[in-house]
Amino acid sequence: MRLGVANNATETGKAKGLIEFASVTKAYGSSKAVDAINLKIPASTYCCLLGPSGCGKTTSLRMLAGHEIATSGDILLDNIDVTDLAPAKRGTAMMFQSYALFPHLTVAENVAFSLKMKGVSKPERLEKARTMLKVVELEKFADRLPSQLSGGQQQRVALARALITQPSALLLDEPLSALDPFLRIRVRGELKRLQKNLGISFVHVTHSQDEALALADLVVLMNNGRIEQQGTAGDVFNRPRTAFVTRFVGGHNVIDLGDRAIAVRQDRVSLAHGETEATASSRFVNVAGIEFAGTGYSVQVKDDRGGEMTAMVTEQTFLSQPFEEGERATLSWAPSDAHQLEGGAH
Ligand SMILES: Nc1ncnc2c1ncn2[C@@H]1O[C@H](COP(=O)(O)OP(=O)(O)OP(=O)(O)O)[C@@H](O)[C@H]1O
Repeated sequence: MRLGVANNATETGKAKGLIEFASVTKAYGSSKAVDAINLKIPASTYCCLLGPSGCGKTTSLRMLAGHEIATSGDILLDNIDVTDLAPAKRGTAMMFQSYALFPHLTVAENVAFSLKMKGVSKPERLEKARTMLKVVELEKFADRLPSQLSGGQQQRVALARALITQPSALLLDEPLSALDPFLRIRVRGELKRLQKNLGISFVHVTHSQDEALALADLVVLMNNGRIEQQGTAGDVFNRPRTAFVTRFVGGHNVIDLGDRAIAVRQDRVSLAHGETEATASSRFVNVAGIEFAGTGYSVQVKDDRGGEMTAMVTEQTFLSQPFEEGERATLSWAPSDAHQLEGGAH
């Protein structure tokens, strides 16, 4: 299945959705849900706001949508200051976590709903709704009720409903959380293609690092109301700036060297039986746990200072001489695989 419109708006120079947060803060009483963030999202970008629960992702999205008013700072969309504009005047459209469709309206009427609110005549709005349903490949379902559609189809109706206003930026709050894992992977591919074809920006809030790494041109990782790191998925995964980013994105060990901390990918550390040579790039450890991880084994180890690390060992290496819980081992890494972190191991 392939969603999208015929031409690629990025290539035809019609890219929209340049978003800027300039020192934007949202305070509730004395606590800051979002703390002076600066962020520039280029036009036609798939941006994922990522981070743990309560870090300020949804509040940032809601300020961009106009559903929350920033306490201070400015928000610009396509070079227009939208900080004080009403949601419907901003050029944004929001797709919510629970994409609740009106159960008594047909698919086409659901999609056309916002145009009805704007006073667009019935024939015109139904015509536009059908065009939008084509974009999400649901034109055959126009006259059905939402209850007669699958979860994934209902979600595409919600997408069409948001896109009918022709926004410069589509804002999505955990859009895949209600879908089963298989459908989630399929729909995320469709979202990405749709974004590229429309040439607008999508800003997608997620808890899931996998989702952000798979989808985003720009990953923005938030922590405690602030932006901890922003960059391409490859940048954030391979060059995490801090221990927080390293742990959140996963797949790496944070190794405390006393005066500084480094990150080393779990598939780049080696594990040997017993205590071998002590070097600046090795640690004596105890094997604390072993899990089969499909393509290999994930071996959890603990060093003598209590530092916990994981070594991904290939199936072949593991099975030739298996590790056992409680045994002494040596974990080592090539200095060229070590990545320096700012601000220590915690
Ligand atoms: N209306 C409100 N009044 C007071 N505090 C709020 C309000 N809305 C959000 N907060 C607080 O602001 C912080 C950020 O909330 P936000 O919903 O933006 O986080 P989030 O990263 O989207 O979290 P989640 O992933 O759990 O949805 C949280 O500590 C939250 O409790």
